Amino acid sequence: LKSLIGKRRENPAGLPLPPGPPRLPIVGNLFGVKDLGRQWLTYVDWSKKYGDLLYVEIFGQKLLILNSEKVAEELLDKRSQNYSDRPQVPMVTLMGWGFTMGLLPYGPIWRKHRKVMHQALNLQAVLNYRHIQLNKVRQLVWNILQAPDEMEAHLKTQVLCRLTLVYGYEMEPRNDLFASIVDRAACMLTNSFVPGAALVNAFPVFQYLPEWCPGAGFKKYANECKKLVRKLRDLPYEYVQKQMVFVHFSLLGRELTRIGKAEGIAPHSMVSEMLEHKEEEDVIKSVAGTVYAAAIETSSSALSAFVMAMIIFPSVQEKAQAEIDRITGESRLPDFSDRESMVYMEAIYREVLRWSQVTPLGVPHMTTNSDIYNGYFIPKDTVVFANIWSITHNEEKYPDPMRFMPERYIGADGQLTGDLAEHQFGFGRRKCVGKYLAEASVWIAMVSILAVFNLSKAKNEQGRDIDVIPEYKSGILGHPIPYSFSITPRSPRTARLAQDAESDGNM
Ligand code: HEM
Repeated sequence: LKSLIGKRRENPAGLPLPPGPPRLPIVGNLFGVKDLGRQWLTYVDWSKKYGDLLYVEIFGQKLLILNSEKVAEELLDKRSQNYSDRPQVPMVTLMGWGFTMGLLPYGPIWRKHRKVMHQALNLQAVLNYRHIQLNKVRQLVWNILQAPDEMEAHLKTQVLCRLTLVYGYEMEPRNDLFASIVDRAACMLTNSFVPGAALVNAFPVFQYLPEWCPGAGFKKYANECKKLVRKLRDLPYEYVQKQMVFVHFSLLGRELTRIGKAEGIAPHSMVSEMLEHKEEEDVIKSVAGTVYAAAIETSSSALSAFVMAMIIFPSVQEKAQAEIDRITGESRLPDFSDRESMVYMEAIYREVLRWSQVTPLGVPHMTTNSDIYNGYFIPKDTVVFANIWSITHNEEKYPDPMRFMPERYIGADGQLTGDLAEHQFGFGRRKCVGKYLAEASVWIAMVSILAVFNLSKAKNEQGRDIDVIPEYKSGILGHPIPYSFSITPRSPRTARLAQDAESDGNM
């Protein structure tokens, strides 16, 4: 009776919940979802019957799925004050990743972290990192030239190079300690749906089970990850501190530190900048650690999807290379100053964002208070997913959506259209704060690869092309499933450009 009165108070007009498929007791719609690793596809099917605003329940958790750009913008953008919380996932906290800004509840701590991160990664601030990004991409091109078969690893290393940007730390080319810690901890987060994790997420009380208890294997996994995360937060931070102390002692004072930077004594990094601004230690460690949690798999997933698109759609690759050659005069590698002149490359970048599946369901938001939308009642604490896959594969806006077609973004006048394909970065106040950094590093990597190499299908023993089917690993982050392909220099001239890039990369 008490719960009925409570419900009535929250929803005095007795409005209906948004439409959705019928639910079973306790499990709700769990068994209706055909493939939990690719839930977005089921939601697209259901939305054809029930509409863009879809209500689902799983183990009593209320879920709202926003299947169109219009509803996502109306709720997550326009009503963002009520749609910016995050559901707390017990397994993630158990693994030590709870500090990550992207998962923090909406409140003063998130606000503080977001502000610090915005200062470091806004449109203007990211310009400071361009020389590092260019330097790293030159190393990438050289690495590919030396060991083309290790392309996936090179793309990952390229992203791990953020260690330089965040901490001013130069990785060892192989078996780097920090890089391996970061990589393992981030992988464990992405793969955190180990058996038992779903149980503890649905019933948080299970987190108190001892590690030895049958069925509590998830705790062992979580504790192992927690140790890595502690190292990930502490070790690189201590490294920067030592460098800063050295500079402060040897050059006495802040002004001189700046001179030190100019002389290359203290590498400029996000963390050194935050230390100079006297941010609190915990904030610095959390913000720096967040860059990894949020950045590693996302950017490398977009780059892997780009490689796959170039192989499946070779005419796009040829057109892009013709544009690059026209702008660079075939005598140098492209750089950031070329971006505005390369309309087709820009269209490719946008199409990569649309066509890839970096985060098909985004990162879940949660309502702070109940709400009414189009006559439907949306309860407090409802978890809200923007179905980014559905939005970026909307046939009305993007005809033949599975086709990789950069021309979608070029108008009849030959200029870029106003569609920036930004929905892959999410919505509202929780929209991706690393967007500017991500877009610069993805763009420069794509254009540099195409300037030097041809990407094509691998051949089988009979010399025939091995077809590539765009398939992604299932999960919250969509990474292409590994497949064979070939990457070779376009000509001796471009191979020379890549060779020369090594000396640029070691600048
Ligand atoms: C292609 C690359 C990337 C894609 C597609 C991407 C996508 C996203 C998406 C969909 C969200 C959730 C937005 C929402 O809640 O509506 C997000 C959040 C976030 N992203 Fe990215 N991201 C990328 C790269 C990066 C990079 C490089 C960084 C850091 C340098 C970063 C940092 C973050 C952070 C910190 C959040 C959490 C924001 C918050 O909760 O307030 N992302 N990203």
